[in-house]
Amino acid sequence: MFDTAFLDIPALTGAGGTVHLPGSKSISNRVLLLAALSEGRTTVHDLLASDDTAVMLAALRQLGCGVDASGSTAVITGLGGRAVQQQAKLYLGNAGTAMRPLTAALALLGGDFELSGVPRMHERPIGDLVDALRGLGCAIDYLGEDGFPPLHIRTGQLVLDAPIRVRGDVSSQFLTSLLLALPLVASREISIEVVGELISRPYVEITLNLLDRFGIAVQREGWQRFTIPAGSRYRSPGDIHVEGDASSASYFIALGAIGAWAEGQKGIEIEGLGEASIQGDIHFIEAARQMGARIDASANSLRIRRGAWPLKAIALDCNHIPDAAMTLAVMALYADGTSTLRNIASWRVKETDRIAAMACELRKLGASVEEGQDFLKVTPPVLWQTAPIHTYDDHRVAMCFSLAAFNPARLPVRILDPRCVGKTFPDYFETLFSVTRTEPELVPVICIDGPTASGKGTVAAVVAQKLGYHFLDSGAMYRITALAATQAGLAIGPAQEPAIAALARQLPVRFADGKVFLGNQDVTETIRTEEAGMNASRVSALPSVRLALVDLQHGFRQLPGLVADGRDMGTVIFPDAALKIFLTASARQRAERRYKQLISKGISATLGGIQQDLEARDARDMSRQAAPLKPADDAALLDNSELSIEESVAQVLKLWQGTRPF
Ligand SMILES: Nc1ncnc2c1ncn2[C@@H]1O[C@H](COP(=O)(O)OP(=O)(O)OP(=O)(O)O)[C@@H](O)[C@H]1O
Ligand SMILES: Nc1ccn([C@H]2C[C@H](O)[C@@H](COP(=O)(O)O)O2)c(=O)n1
Repeated sequence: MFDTAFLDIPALTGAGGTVHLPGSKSISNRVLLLAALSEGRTTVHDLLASDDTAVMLAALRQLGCGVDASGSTAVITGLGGRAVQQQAKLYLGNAGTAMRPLTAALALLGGDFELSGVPRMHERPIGDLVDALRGLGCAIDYLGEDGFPPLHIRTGQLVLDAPIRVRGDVSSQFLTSLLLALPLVASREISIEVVGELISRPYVEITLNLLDRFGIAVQREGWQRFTIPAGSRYRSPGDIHVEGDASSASYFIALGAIGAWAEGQKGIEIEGLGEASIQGDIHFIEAARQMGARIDASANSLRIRRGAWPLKAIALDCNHIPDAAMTLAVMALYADGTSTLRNIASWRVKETDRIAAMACELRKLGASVEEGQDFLKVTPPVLWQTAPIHTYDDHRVAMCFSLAAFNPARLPVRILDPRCVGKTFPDYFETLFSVTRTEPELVPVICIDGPTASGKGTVAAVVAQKLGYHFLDSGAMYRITALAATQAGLAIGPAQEPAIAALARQLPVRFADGKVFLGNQDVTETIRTEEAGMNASRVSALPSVRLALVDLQHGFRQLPGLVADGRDMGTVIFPDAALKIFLTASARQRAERRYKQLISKGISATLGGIQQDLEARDARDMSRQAAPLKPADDAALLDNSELSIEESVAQVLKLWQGTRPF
């Protein structure tokens, strides 16, 4: 997951490859609750691992449920219809799929419970569900504003002889919550009557489908009346698989429609989700087709390519695909006219007011947008612009706007707070970058060159981490080459230059989990000695060795960007880098830093000896014929003798920001 303050997505120019989606959020949290209410053990496979499922799992544990979760599998030992813990304070983050069903289940089970969440959760309405439950005799108090969480639930006196009435026109989650929970008390037949037009019906269909898998056969008369038969009891299916998330699929379906265009390309393939899906958002494929996407669908997979281009503008009632419809709003940026998305009032009470949020952010890109209480009209930009995209702690806003990176103006897009995708798709951006392409020159590079122990590596690594960029420690390439040459019995010098260059061309180097491998050998520490540094300096003076390592270094230039440290990053390897820094410090300062570094690792050294070695290494690196150490003509000079690491990083980030169009 990108745990950075913002993520700059470079302009993207193509898409293709296979996507494995995380499990559906709606199915995951429903299945977890049903498994918890059932007797016995349920093994849930392909469970979504995200913020919303994490809060549900934590709540179930607190209630006394057996939860053994690892990766995408969870074994739930159910409560068998009673809360083992009669008292608990449950924190449910911003997960509506946890807050609403747990409210219903706990109110019916009875006990003493407090349910709360993030501030936005306390602005999301729950009054209609509470009213319905109070009508049954449940004891629920508001701890804050009436109609909204946090809630206090106590044991009430249930009266179940009349049909339960619940509004269906604000959120279908109220009906879902009652349907999931009422079998707990269904010693006699219980009916629910929906007041108003039921919205988001496909989500209710998921609920009915999953209830059936857990032994509850709900009878339904249209979308107005639902009956739970007398004597209904949850029965664990033993094992259950969660399908890929259809709402998450929408971003990759859109990606195929926008970015997968070259002849002969296979386009975007989505595995684990297809036409047989029980999720309503699978109908997004029909909307995408209307806009021009070419989609081949099988029961369990989808293949998407660009068809019409520009996309065709649409006018659509989106009530049946409320979450995925947000993706259409961004696809509309690439359409041949104005697109209208209607019947989307439920967007206003989601993670944020999504109509307002989408309108505001689309306008930042140059689109003309008209918003109404329950509609959005989007006209593509005449002149594309870029700006930081505010994401409102809403995962879907963040994911949708990544698609704006295909803009024809080739402008990068800045997504603020990218970690909000953790709600449903923690690895969204990694997945996006694995199936998108751009021109190499559009992938930004920051070069930090400078003499030994000036702090290049330290500063470059922190800058890379803060920007979510890749990191190239080019010195490590020379250190590893020198080590490989020594291990092969080659003397480091001009006589063995061809043989060492041949080794360098095939260097089996791998960087993983903060470690460096030469073949299967962990050489992380071995290449860090002063002797290894000297050998690297010698090997780096051989021109054909330098040439042999060029492709390897270019290979690090990958989405979303690169920070590279070394001696010739800005002068030779990445001459088109957007920012070049030449980082220096006095020889004395550098010797002291290296001395402390070595001593802290338990390596004995003297300050004088280190300063001598370091000056000798600088002299060799600066005087060699091939790619000598020197500032690039367009480099910014930064002397950090008197700066801390944090101050050095801040300076680099400030210079970087100065190069960005945001
Ligand atoms: N202001 C500073 N900026 C960067 N590093 C500093 C600073 N002050 C102390 N250091 C320390 O200096 C030491 C040397 O830093 P680092 O290894 O990053 O240098 P380098 O330039 O990459 O060296 P080399 O070229 O030998 O690989 C580290 O232990 C680092 O923590
Ligand atoms: N781009 C580079 C990086 C490194 N070298 C050489 C010169 C250095 O003395 C040696 C070790 O580098 P370090 O790990 O200390 O940064 O490798 C180079 O020539 N060009």
